Amino acid sequence: MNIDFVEYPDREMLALVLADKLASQLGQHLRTSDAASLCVPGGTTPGPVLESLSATDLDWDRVTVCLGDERWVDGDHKRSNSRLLRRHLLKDKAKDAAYIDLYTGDAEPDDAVTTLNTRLQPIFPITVALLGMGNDMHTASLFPGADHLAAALAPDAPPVMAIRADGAEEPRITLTAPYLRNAINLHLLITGPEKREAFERAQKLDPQEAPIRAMMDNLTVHWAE
Ligand SMILES: O=C1O[C@H](COP(=O)(O)O)[C@@H](O)[C@H](O)[C@H]1O
Repeated sequence: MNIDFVEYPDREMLALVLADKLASQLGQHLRTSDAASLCVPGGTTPGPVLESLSATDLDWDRVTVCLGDERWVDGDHKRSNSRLLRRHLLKDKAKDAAYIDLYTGDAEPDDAVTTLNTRLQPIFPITVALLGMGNDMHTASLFPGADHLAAALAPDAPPVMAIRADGAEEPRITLTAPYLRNAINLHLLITGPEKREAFERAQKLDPQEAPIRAMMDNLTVHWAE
């Protein structure tokens, strides 16, 4: 395990400093490469970080953005992670970024896997990946007890898989552990005492019980109360 745990005085400071860090890693990559990729989480936590990031100066027209996972609902559904991105990231200075939407409109996420694996191929290795985590220690849609968790954690997993779990309200599509973990820069954003305690517990567990454990080889954690 190689974990750098950064604690911030409050969530506002976390959002500003983390957005600046992500932008500077993307910018640094763009100094020597034509293109960069940014993978971000959905859920309730990342809004302020995404908001700050959208206002940051960067050659956004050379950046491709994707989510680490998507809930299989229409893009205007209140649980859509894409909806969060459109509201908080893909606007202002970041409006010129390319976006690979994981929701294809197919009836089931399983029907979209082949298409998405092809579409996503050019973004790997991800330049900057920001992960989230639930209190149950899931990250992206790698949930404890999910139907295909072992395959999604395996080193030979394809880039994306369809996944279903009791802890998830709807079927999901998720980037798999090797493609997230192999990001050039890997960060985790968590807030509140419950998630801090869950992260500490996960360090002693197996990835099958605590999927976030599969990301701890070279991870920077950003936490505020
Ligand atoms: O369902 C999801 O949960 C995690 C954590 O979300 P949060 O609401 O606790 O911040 C998120 O990272 C993931 O993208 C999302 O689909």
